[in-house]
Amino acid sequence: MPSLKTTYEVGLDFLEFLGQRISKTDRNELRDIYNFEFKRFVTVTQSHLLSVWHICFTRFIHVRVCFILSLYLKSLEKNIVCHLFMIVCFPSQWHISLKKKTHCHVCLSFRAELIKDKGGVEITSDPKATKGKVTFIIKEQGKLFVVKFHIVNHGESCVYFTYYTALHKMRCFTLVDERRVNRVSPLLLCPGESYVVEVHYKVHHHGHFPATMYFEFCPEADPPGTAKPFCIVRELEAVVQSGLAETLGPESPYNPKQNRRLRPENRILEEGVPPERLDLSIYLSIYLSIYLSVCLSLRLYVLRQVLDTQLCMKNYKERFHLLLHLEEIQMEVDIKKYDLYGKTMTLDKSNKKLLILKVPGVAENRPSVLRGDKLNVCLSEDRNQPITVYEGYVHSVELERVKLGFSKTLLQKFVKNMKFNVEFNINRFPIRLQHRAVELACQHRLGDVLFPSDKGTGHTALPHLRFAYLENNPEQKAAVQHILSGTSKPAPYLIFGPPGTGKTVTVVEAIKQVNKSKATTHILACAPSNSACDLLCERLLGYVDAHRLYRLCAPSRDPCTVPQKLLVRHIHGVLVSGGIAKGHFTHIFIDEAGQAVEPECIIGIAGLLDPVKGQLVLAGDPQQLGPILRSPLAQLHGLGQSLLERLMTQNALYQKSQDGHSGYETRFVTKLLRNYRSHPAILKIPNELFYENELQVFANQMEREAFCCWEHLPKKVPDHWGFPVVFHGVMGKDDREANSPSFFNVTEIEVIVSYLNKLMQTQGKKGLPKLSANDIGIITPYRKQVEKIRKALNTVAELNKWKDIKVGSVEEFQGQERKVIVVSTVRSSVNYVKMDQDFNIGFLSNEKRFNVAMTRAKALLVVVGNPVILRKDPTWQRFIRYCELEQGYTGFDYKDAEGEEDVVSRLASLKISSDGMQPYITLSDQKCNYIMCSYDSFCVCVSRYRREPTTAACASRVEI
Ligand SMILES: Nc1ncnc2c1ncn2[C@@H]1O[C@H](COP(=O)(O)OP(=O)(O)OP(=O)(O)O)[C@@H](O)[C@H]1O
Repeated sequence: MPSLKTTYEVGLDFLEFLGQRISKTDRNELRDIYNFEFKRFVTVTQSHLLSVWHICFTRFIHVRVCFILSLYLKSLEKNIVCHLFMIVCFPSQWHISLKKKTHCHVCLSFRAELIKDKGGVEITSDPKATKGKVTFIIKEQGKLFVVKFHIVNHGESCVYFTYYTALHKMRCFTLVDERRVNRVSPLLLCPGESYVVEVHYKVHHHGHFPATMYFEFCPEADPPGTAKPFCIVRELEAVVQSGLAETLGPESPYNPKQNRRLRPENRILEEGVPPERLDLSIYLSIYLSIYLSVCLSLRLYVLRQVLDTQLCMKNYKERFHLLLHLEEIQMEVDIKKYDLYGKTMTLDKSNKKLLILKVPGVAENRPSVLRGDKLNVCLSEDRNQPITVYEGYVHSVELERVKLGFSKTLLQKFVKNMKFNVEFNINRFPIRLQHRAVELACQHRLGDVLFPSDKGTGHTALPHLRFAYLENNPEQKAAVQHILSGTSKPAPYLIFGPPGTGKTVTVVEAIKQVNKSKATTHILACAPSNSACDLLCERLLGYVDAHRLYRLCAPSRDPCTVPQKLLVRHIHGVLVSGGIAKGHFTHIFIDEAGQAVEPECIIGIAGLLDPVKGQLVLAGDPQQLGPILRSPLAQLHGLGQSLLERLMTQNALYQKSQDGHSGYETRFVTKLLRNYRSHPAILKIPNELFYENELQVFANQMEREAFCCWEHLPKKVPDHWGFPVVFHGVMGKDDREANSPSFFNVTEIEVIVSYLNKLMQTQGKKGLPKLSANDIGIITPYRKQVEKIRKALNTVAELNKWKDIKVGSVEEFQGQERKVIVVSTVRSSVNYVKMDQDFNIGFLSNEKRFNVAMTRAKALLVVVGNPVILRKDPTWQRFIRYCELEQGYTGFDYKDAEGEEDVVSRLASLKISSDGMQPYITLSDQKCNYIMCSYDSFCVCVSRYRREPTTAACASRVEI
């Protein structure tokens, strides 16, 4: 195998050799150039050829280009280069499946060796073990359960039973044997003799309590001490669970996807049938990533310069085009991992023109599929050349299935059990909107808005305003006054601050005051997700003339997901493409601006905002959820930074004054620090970790202390000094089912249900407020857990009144608040933590997600999770420690259990290799995408929708 460097150099030589032919994409043509022209000029070994072949022909041209680019950018960190190399040098799927296979093979053969009976010794158990594992269910907490191990010497010579131990040291079981066997006093088992070892389980919590039993033997030897000891291992798992857990358990064993194949290239496409009211007939350039090839054919160092130099208006367009292309390339590579093979479809009974395809993971955007997207299918049996590929338009997405509109030809051909191969594609529309936005930003000279400086024009007297609501907060009032008098113009006005400090309230008040100020004002209000935009719109409804307020949604959004109140105000349409003149909107507000990448953010600005007269207001908190990106290269070069964060960190106008006294320049920016939402105990850790303890508690005392005397708090104090934060330790299991990559944890659901039952029984009594479904929120990072919690709410009769409690991902809760928040962290196995990091899902190693989840509760926060796993993360460790110190910790005591790593070290100390007892994980995907909306009038709420990793309920897009 040639070195990376050599492979890369030969690849580069070949690209250089291509010269003007660099943009060619035809595989056969490239192969001929390679074989008949290039090879004559260059001396390369066979293995070089193989690698270069992979680089040059097995991927699309732009991926190849990306690879070369990444290597060219020598300043890049090594691991990113390697990462890209993996993707490009081999078809990624081969590489991954290869790695997976070897890894699994090693694990399995290692485990098989450990559990095998050997040396004439046989170990059986009661209950019986299946493939070396004894699993048993205990229905009653606290009841003694005994597992017996029978050790029999079936051999022809004597064997010493020298030692046994449990590798998981949990205090919920004890080991019992009559003779107290150990290495100092071993037991001689002659042929035919047997011995019993017992494991006594007494568990006081629901959950999964595993143990690994290690039995050590040594053949009798002459002379003594010359024989080699050997071991036999048995795994145990006690499952303590109720009937509910059985109902919610895996419907079928987890069966990940099949190996992937290359997509057929020689094809004819048969167009599908799009859903109604989808086409907004807008003109939008293609913005193909062939742009990269063109740039490359010019000179690579030009691209390097674009990425390396400081962002300014001069390089704005080139920089963001390039970063967007890099992101798109990664998205394309990622989505192919979801291709399906040999799948059947069914005819939709309610609409015979549609076919239904099951897509596991679609609810979690793995793969991301929205109404109006297209995917391709071909008959698995089709061996023709060219192959016929049928385009299927997505008419709707329902949990784990999509309804597709195909051509009549396929419908006529379709019979039950027909097998199809399915290809997923990215929808380029959101990316194209972003390309257009960066172009419009330059065309309309938004330099003074995007790179503002103090023009000194805003020293006007502030207007006297009447506030109904913000009277008590001078910072909020000043922000509204500055926005109204346009002191920052043409620079954007920034409102930032920690959670619950009233950013959205300030935006709403400013909109209301601007609206009152002049009849000629037109306001556009945007947010990066449908849920944030809905919230803004709902809050505005109370203050402005509802007939002049529109909520613009993408035709792709399922109307069922639009809140009832907004349905009548909900329309489709276009803004820039609809010819809305620049300057029509006098004020543009973007709430939760920290969540969007800069090109997304400016979709609502470029071409609409007058850079001289218009007022832009950005509100958000860079410490809460930011943009989600797939490409490490784009991330490295700053695409992950929102406009809000860039201005706050790189522009002097928005930074604290150097003298340290006067704080921020209020003509341009307001920092809000008074929290009106939560009990101080809830805020404590986020305040310390993310806000330098600056956050001040201003929430209404009665409301914030409403649960301080709740009888089910672990810390029982009969007055308002109670501690309304609970960490409930659970030894659950992060399960998966069928072929869905998403996780769930039924033990955590049992605990959640028990808390809901307790709340139901106690609400409205002993000074506790009455609760409705709207007062409670359940946050969990995985879609499958959302689904299972909903199922539990519908199953448990006592909770019938609360079956509509909002259950969703952190992304769905950003900007929201509830009296009571319950968080289910799900993760219970250390083996998946890396996957969470790689795919930006889950709670661990994601401080922003932690911050948002922990700051939604007003009066009671209950966190249910596995303390052993969570404590591996410093942020969670701090939170759990805090709960312990304040006596808010309950449930399983993590000190009773050793983590999985301890088993590894114990195995190591017993001189047994412990390498990988768990199978390798499946790969998944999540990514961002853009959105936008429609039209005019006086006040318009526009939402952009990012395809969030764990969001399905608000899965929709709004078109421009
Ligand atoms: N001046 C105020 N007086 C009383 N209550 C207020 C005031 N400002 C905001 N609130 C209340 O504080 C809570 C949080 O407000 P809001 O949602 O606007 O905060 P936010 O900063 O946008 O939060 P997040 O960062 O979580 O999106 C709301 O219940 C709101 O009614």
